[in-house]
Amino acid sequence: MTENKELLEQVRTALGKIPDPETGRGLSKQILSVVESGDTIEIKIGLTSFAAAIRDEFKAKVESELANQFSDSTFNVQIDDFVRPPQPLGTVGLKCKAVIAIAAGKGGVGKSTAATSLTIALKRAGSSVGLLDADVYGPSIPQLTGIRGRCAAGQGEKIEPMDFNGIPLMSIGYMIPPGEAVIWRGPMLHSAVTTFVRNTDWGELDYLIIDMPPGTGDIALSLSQLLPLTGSVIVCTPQEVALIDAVKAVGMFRKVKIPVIGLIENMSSFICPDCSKSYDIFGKGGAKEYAQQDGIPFLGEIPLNISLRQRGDAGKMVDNFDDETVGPYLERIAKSLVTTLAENAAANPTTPQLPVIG
Ligand SMILES: Nc1ncnc2c1ncn2[C@@H]1O[C@H](COP(=O)(O)OP(=O)(O)OP(=O)(O)O)[C@@H](O)[C@H]1O
Repeated sequence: MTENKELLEQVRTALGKIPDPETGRGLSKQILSVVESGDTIEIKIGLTSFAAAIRDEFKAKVESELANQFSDSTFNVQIDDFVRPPQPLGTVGLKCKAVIAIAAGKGGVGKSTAATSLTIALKRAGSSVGLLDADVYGPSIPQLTGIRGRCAAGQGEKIEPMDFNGIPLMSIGYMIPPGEAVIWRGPMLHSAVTTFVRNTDWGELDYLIIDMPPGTGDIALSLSQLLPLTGSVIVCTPQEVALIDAVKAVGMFRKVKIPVIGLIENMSSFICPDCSKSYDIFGKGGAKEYAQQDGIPFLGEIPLNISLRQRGDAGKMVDNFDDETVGPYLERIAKSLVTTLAENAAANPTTPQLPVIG
């Protein structure tokens, strides 16, 4: 059979128009090969680790788009690794592709649980991700991850973050003696958080997930302005009162022009371990409805689950991913987050970095 050069060229052109999930720009520079193999066109595309959580979905999307355009052909798409290092962000110099604040309008809704779970899910998918606990009121990440201790650095040295299964981890809890209450005021908070972002040796990251302090007061507001945020994710429970606070949190981020990437509903339903019946203890669907009304992507829900709480207390959050009653929910949220970021990038593609001259 002779190679259908014209068709292969048309396929390349079509691929070149599909947006890369990280940059939103066409894939043309990431097409590794397009070859005919019998009746099938075999395609290899390179994707960065930023999109690791949605590789399978992206492959399916590319196959379906090509099948729609070239209905007489069959396609087999393979995704390979493609490296695009992060550029330093703003004045803090952090080498990271997306800095995401996990926030809540009020305390205790599961913000830290969501932040830790998202971090683990992204890491498991193959992205490089760091976790920063900026909850100055009650840093709970050391508890949830089971990583305790103190971080220190010599004069002029970078602070070595803690290692949580290959995830660089930093918390205000690692800088103060356990049990000690610290009253954070403006300049001190500014210097502590800048230190965390600028002076920690994060390495090169796809994502930095930040567990924010709860609420919409001064601290949350000034942190939102201090950090080089790509966007925020708001966590709330289905209760009416929690929803009112979530609306306030959305308002706060919008006021300081930080995009709200999406909403997570936590403690959405309780599945009885004895009878498998589902109970909506805090109500149902309110967060999803609000998200829809306000045009905010709904990233998913986390069920109220006794084992999830126990694993949080025991610092064994990683085990949630082997539990089929909660693991798939957590993975779905990470996929929704990356999908939403990809959609945002496609709607607003980044400009390519030009080489520095001189
Ligand atoms: N879906 C869930 N099912 C069961 N327990 C949960 C769930 N989500 C969170 N929890 C538990 O609720 C408690 C509070 O959760 P978490 O620390 O994540 O909340 P938070 O919003 O970060 O709180 P704070 O405002 O104090 O920082 C923890 O003990 C956690 O294990």
